[in-house]
Formats: sequence, structure tokens, C-alpha cells
Amino acid sequence: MLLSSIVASLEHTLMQGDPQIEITGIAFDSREVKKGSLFVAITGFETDGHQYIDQAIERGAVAVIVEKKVEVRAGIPILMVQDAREALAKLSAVFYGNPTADMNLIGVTGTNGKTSITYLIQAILEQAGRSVGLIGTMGSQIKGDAVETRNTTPESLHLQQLFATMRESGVEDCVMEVSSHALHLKRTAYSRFNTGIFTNLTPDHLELHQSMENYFEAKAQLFEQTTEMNIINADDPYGLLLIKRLNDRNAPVLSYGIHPSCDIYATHIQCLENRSVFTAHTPAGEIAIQIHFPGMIYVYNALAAIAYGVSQGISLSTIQLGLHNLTGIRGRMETVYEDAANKVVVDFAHTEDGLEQVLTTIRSFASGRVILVFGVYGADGIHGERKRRAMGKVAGTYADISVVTSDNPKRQNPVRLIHEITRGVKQAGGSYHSFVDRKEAIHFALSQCLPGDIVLITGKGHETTQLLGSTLAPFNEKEIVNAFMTAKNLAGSAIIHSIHAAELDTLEIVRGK
Ligand SMILES: CC(=O)N[C@H]1[C@@H](OP(=O)(O)OP(=O)(O)OC[C@H]2O[C@@H](n3ccc(=O)[nH]c3=O)[C@H](O)[C@@H]2O)O[C@H](CO)[C@@H](O)[C@@H]1O[C@H](C)C(=O)N[C@@H](C)C(=O)N[C@H](CCC(=O)O)C(=O)O
Ligand SMILES: Nc1ncnc2c1ncn2[C@@H]1O[C@H](COP(=O)(O)OP(=O)(O)OP(=O)(O)O)[C@@H](O)[C@H]1O
Repeated sequence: MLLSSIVASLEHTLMQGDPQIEITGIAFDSREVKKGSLFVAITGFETDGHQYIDQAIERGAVAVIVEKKVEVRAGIPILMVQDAREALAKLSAVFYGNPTADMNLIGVTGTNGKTSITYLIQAILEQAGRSVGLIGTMGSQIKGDAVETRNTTPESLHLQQLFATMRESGVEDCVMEVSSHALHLKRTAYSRFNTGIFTNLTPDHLELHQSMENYFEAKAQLFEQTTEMNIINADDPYGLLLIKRLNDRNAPVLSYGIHPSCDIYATHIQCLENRSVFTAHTPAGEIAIQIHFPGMIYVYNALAAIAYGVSQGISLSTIQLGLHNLTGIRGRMETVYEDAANKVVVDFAHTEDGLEQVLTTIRSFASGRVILVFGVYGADGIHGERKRRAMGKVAGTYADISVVTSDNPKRQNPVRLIHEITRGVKQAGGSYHSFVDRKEAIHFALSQCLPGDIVLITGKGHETTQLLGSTLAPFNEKEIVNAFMTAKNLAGSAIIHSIHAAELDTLEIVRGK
């Protein structure tokens, strides 16, 4: 494709060179440049893409988009733009033939529940016989086949490329998670969203957004891009704010929640140990719903999916069956071990609200104690510290025993992170133990488990690796739990006492009360 055609609708200044050249691909990372590429230099948080222009040219880049003045050898066309990330999104959409114009795109945003809602919607659409694409934290899918992708919401270039592949594969509907990072960094600019869904907003990612107001504004951007329908949780204060703001928009609002004033609401709710049942009231009528997920949060997530199904004219019986067919989502309230005496649940709760919701759900059906194993992933600095303290307080309030450990400590000092969390546990009057090594923490929790107790392991959910320093180490909680419980069952309590004693020797941090 000619560079002049790709940039025809892009506001830019040609600094040098002739744009009548053939472009065979686009790259925003010099390491991914191929012969004939257009390189887009982005000013990043860690480094500056403008520093890698020479490298990109050496690797075969034939033209460069910049957002600041640079010295580049003569002959290479250089185009200056105001915002390189936005330019990348526009050029990528043009280069791949604007694929979202040819599909039904559903964007799900909010702090918690995005992944779950995308899976619930996928289940309804598949039940309705549609060809579905899915993009999110656990990777992407094209008509059920897994596709590896980076980030919850991939960078615009990769996103448009993926949309194009979906279009070629005959995908009719694509349901995707839209993170606040993506909205802030323009990854989804120039994607045409038919429907936007807003779940809730509670503190998270404040190291990037700095305030809840900015965080909300980032999320709200999705609804500037929707063309047909906005589905919003009206029981959430920020959802209500969004509904007020969207009053004068073309795309109508369909609200959901527990309150009967919502367009889609639930009554006769029963949250049981492994499922939830309720009656959904919709403009198309009412229907009994049964989902394989426990807790109010999944009633909300299911209501969002029902609202979407109803907005598409899908019959209530198809919606009912689709939701019922989804028997689980990896790492979301997933029972990874269960016998007559004990149960071990793995969940991806990694915010203060998510942890509180999951703990209160588990508490409601635990006949014994709730033993929580968790760490907190969060940036350095005041926002990360607040998050760790707040999640510590939630654990101290709702768990009988908190076993505080590492999440993905990356290059942070794990001992300091754990101290920040345990300070919160202590403030809430909770009882805790702490281990830097997450596997030891899990073993310790399992060794403490008495009949009727439930061990809840949160933070990593579906992940099968742990990021320690810059090393990505294998870490599969389901396997760790099952290996330990198998040993426990085979050897009886004797072996467990010896494992327990060995672990007590390796305690790295002074125990709490
Ligand atoms: C904080 C954040 O979002 N960072 C994103 C940002 O990185 P950055 O600005 O730090 O990039 P940088 O490393 O400074 O590099 C600047 C530019 O130089 C380029 N470069 C760099 C080195 C080199 O040798 N050559 C080169 O060309 C880079 O490709 C980049 O274009 O721009 C990069 C390029 O698009 C993204 O890959 C990167 O996402 C990183 C991987 C990330 O982890 N982001 C997370 C926080 C994120 O986005 N999370 C949300 C979901 C969160 C949730 O819901 O919980 C998500 O959607 O995944
Ligand atoms: N509606 C909800 N409200 C509050 N917490 C929720 C809700 N749904 C799920 N959670 C909690 O959040 C965790 C993550 O859920 P899910 O993956 O669906 O959310 P997400 O928004 O996609 O998060 P991420 O983008 O980080 O993957 C769950 O494991 C659960 O603990």
C-alpha cells in the first residue's frame, strides 16, 4: 500500500522525503521491523521510540512517523504528528481495511468482571449459532480456537491485525475487554464499537490515572465510540454518572442491576455454593436463570450478558441455555480441589473490591474457617502502598487466617510488599502468617486446613507463571494444590505434620498475632 494512501486522512507534516513509496507493514517496536515497514516512534514511559529510529531503518524501515524533531538520513520520508499512539491506531485501521466496520464489536470495560462478562456473552452468542471472536486477559479466541495475544487489550496495530484475521475467518461478533490503559493510550481508537458495557469502578491502576476522576474519564471514552447500545450497571455510582452523561447520545442506554428500576434486573436470587439462580426481568419478558458461578458478582455479570442478548433480539430461552452451558472460567472462583472435608478455590481477585466480594461469597457457604492465601500486585509508590494496605484490611476483616505472600513481585522487594499488606491485616485485627515463597504459603495454608475449612487462593487466577525479578517461573496453583492434597491423602496426617514442620523452619518473616 502506498504511504501517501495510508496517511491520506492523518493530520501530519511531511518533514522530508517522498510519500509515494510502497509500505508492506507497520511497526511501533524497532525489534519487530521488517523490510518495507513504516516505523512509528512512540514516546513511552520507560524509553523513547525516537531513540530506535536508526535501528528501525537498519532493519528495513522505509518511512518513519515521529512526534518530535529528529535527525534522520536524507531520502527516508519522515512525517510529524501530534500524538504517535493515536496515529498508530489510525494508520493500523487504514492498513488493515477498517475491519471493525464489518463486524459487530462489543467492548466491555470497568474495574472488575470484564473477562467473566466476555465469556458469558460468548456462550450466549455461540448458543445462538453465531461465529464469535473474543479478546481479553486470558488471550484471544477466533471461533473457539485460542490465539495468543499480549495485554488485556492489545496495542492498536496488533488489535487491527487481529480484527482483520477475525474478519477473514468469518467472525460475525467480537466481544472484547477494553482496559483503562488501552483507552488512555489510544489502543482502541478508530475501532467501531456497536455496543459498550460498563461493569463498575473501584480503585485500581491509580499509578497511571492518579485519581478516580481521571480513571473514570478514561473508562468513559469507550462510550464516545459506541454506535448502537450502551449497557451500564446502574447500581454502581460511576455507572449512574455515566448514564447521566450519555443522556444526549444517539446510542441508547440499557441499564442493569438488582434494583427494579433497571431495564434488566434480578429477583428471587439464591447464591449457592457452586451456582447462583435468579429470575431475570427484561423488556422481552422474565426467565429463570441458573449459572455455574457463586455470588452476587456473578449475578451482576450474568445480568450484563443477558442485557446484551436481549439487545440483540436473542430469545430468552437461548440466553438461558447459553449461560447454563458455561460451566466455568479458568481461575474465576474455580474449585481446584474438593473432597468430603475440604475445598480449595482459586480466584483472580486482585482489587480491594474483588477480594471483598469473593471473601464474603465464600464465607456465606463455609461451614468452617476461610483460610486466604494472597499477595498484592501493585506499582511502587503511594498508590501501590495504599492498594496493598487496603487489600490487607479486607483480608483481616473477612478471612479467619490470612497467609500473606508474593503475587508477581517483579523487581520489587517482596519482603517490603508483604509488610505493607500485613500492616493492613493487623489494622483490621486479622490473624496472619507470611511467606515470601508463594508455594510455601499455599502448602502452609493447606496444612492448616481442618474439616469444613475452605482455602481460597487469590491474585493469580488463570496464570501459570510467576514473575520474580525478570524471570518468568512456572507456577501452576492447581497442580501445587493437587500434588499436596494427594500426598496428604496418601500418607495421612503424619506426612503433613512433617511438611508443616519443615515449612515453619523456612518462615522468612516474623509471624503476626
Ligand atoms: C504502562 C503501559 O501500558 N505500557 C505500555 C507502553 O509501554 P511504554 O510506554 O512503557 O513503552 P516503552 O518501553 O517506554 O517504549 C516506548 C516505545 O519504544 C519502543 N522500543 C523500545 C525498545 C526498543 O528496543 N525499540 C523500540 O522501538 C517500544 O516498542 C515503544 O513503542 O506502550 C507499550 C507499547 O504499546 C505497551 O506494550 C506497554 O504495555 C506494557 C507491556 C504493560 O504491561 N501494560 C499493562 C500495564 C497494561 O496495559 N495493562 C492493561 C490491563 C490492566 C488490567 O486490566 O488489569 C492491558 O490492557 O493489558
Ligand atoms: N462484577 C464484579 N464485581 C466485583 N468483582 C468482580 C466482579 N466480577 C468478578 N470479580 C472479581 O474480579 C476478579 C477478576 O474477574 P474478571 O477477570 O472477570 O475481571 P476483569 O475486569 O476482567 O479483570 P482483569 O482485566 O484484570 O482480568 C474475579 O476473580 C473476582 O474476584
